[in-house]
Amino acid sequence: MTLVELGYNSDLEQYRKDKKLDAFNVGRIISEHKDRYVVKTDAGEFDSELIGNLRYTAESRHDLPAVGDWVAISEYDEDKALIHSIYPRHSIIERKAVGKPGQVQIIATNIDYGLIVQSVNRDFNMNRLERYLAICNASKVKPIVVLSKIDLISEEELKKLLYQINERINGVPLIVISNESNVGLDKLEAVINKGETYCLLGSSGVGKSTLLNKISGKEIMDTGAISQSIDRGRHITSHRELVVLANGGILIDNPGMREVGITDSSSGIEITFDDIVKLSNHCKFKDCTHTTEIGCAVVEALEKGDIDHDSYENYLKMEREKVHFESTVAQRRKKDKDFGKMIKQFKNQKYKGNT
Ligand SMILES: Nc1nc2c(ncn2[C@@H]2O[C@H](COP(=O)(O)OP(=O)(O)OP(=O)(O)O)[C@@H](O)[C@H]2O)c(=O)[nH]1
Ligand SMILES: [Zn+2]
Repeated sequence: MTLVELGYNSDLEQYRKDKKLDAFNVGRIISEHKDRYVVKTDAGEFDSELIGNLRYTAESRHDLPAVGDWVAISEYDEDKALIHSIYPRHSIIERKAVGKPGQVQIIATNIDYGLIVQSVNRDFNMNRLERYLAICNASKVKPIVVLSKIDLISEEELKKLLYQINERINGVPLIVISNESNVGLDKLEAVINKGETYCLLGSSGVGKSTLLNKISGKEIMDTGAISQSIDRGRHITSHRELVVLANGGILIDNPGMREVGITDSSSGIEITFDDIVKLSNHCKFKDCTHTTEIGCAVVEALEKGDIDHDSYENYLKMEREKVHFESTVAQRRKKDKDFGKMIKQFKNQKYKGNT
């Protein structure tokens, strides 16, 4: 496989020249398991790890490699390599790290399109869909909504659902599919372009791995056998994996996510709720929270029925989450800094004590 087939482009080549990385090989991380990464190059795949220096100086998850990254590597054995640096990323999809306050988890990098998969039966949840849209929009990744398992509901039910979605979301491509009857798979394949990278996003059991198997024509990902009692499938995908499809598209599978916490530091929420944001320009107060203020254009529109009530609630919830996350990050940074100062003082004292 050539680097171009993996998505390599002239910007990356320019960076390689500018940074004088000629002594290293270049490759893309196609899977990740704990601290080990499989890096694919034009000379094959390498089981790789990060050089110690980078590992110990990493200040956040952003300084560590992730699936989708382009990296400079040196081979030290037939199929083993060390990762020396990470090339600049054109996009990063991330969410709030579960159980680690103020920290992010990178889902994948250098993604062009996010394929947000929700199954039409149990998993479907409008608020969660908006959440994924906000994550894509914050990452500068173009979203495509994929409704899966349509074989499990009637045409009437599907129509109702599509109507409901159109009420809340517009301007986002939507494709309905079934891995069971193969309906819509051709439409999905048609939107997948050669050389561009797509990332599957969604809860566990919505059919992401089955879909990847179908459109790649290979049994790459194990899929869980359906459990009779809960109809959710076993949790199977345990790490991220990148594959190149027959049509040249590059697809990254992901373990299902139970929580999709917002870390938005840019305008992901604003882009997702652009109707609310446009209205907010007409609020009387600049710092309007769109809840109880007099002269709030958002609340006025809400009362008139011009904006969807659930969407409004979801917007406020995500905004609150974003503010809370930002303050947790600030607190964590301060703690880290204080800890650093303490260590420094301790070292100084020890030094003085020795003289
Ligand atoms: N009826 C029906 N079942 C499906 C469809 N697609 C997948 N399934 C079943 O749903 C279950 C879960 O599918 P997976 O592909 O493993 O789901 P996943 O999203 O990859 O799940 P994780 O790997 O846990 O993130 C499996 O038993 C599949 O056979 C579909 O279109 N229709
Ligand atoms: Zn307002």
